[in-house]
Amino acid sequence: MVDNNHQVKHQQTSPEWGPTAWTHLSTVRTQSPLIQCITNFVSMDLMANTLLSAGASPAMIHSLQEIPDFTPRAAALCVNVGTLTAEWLPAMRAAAEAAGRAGKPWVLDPVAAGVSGFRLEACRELVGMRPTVVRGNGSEILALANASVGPSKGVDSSHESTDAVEAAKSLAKSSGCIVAVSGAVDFVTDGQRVVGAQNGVAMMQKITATGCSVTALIAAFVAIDPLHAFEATATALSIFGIAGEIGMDMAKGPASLRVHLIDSLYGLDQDTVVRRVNIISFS
Ligand SMILES: Nc1ncnc2c1ncn2[C@@H]1O[C@H](COP(=O)(O)OP(=O)(O)O)[C@@H](O)[C@H]1O
Ligand SMILES: Cc1ncsc1CCOP(=O)(O)O
Ligand SMILES: [Mg+2]
Repeated sequence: MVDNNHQVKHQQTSPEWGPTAWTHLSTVRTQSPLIQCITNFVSMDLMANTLLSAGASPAMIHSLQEIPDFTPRAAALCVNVGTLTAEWLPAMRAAAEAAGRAGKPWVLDPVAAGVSGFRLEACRELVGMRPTVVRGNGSEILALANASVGPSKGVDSSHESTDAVEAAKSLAKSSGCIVAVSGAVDFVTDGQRVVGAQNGVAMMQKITATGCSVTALIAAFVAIDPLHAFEATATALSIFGIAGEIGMDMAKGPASLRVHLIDSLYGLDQDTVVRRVNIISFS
């Protein structure tokens, strides 16, 4: 499907993605799903504001003691290992278990999965607990799929998303999760099907926590359409990308893009979503 020059072949567009994306966004706005986020210290603010501007209700609640009461009440859970320590891991495990028991979808962001053995093992254990969706950048998905600690820039990717499509497919097959790999094209796969969301702007990489935030947005979209997690993941990625595209028209650099992205997500209307969603199927 992807050749050595990263040319993606056999593309197919579907006219249904725009209306589906609008249905997902408008349902998040009307249902305002409660999303529990166990996330890193860097992303808490942007993640919560992304969820709020999309219409969801974020709660950054991570203490082990609160999970039995709180996690079953959330519509979905987002687990992000960005500033992982041994002290935080039990809460991540317990929340994943509680979400699974309550039949609630949960989403994993394996930030910097390949930077250390500790982090890689933790991420692999969490993947083994069967998240609904795993969303990472190219380097993270490659590290997870190959179970390899390797030379890495840290939380930023040193790979294109196209480099990790086969790894994403194999991880999806072995784990039973939907796997999304973000980048210039955001690929989503269930191990068989592959779609690519082609929205967004490169400047989004220059804002810390955009990846974390789109993972949380995926949790909100999956919360309101849990039986179609593959589609909800693709539309969340596309919608976030469109907010970035529109935000970029008003931005002077990363700091103002951060603000305009949130404003644009808040203001998206049906016509804009249907017109701008750019999701392509690869077969
Ligand atoms: N070159 C690019 N062009 C367009 N959008 C991009 C590009 N790189 C990243 N993005 C977008 O930025 C967001 C964060 O993705 P990414 O940078 O891959 O994640 P992470 O921050 O976890 O490394 C996603 O919405 C993705 O689509
Ligand atoms: C900079 C940094 N360091 C640890 S977590 C984190 C945020 C990473 O956010 P993202 O993966 O969305 O860029
Ligand atoms: Mg990330």
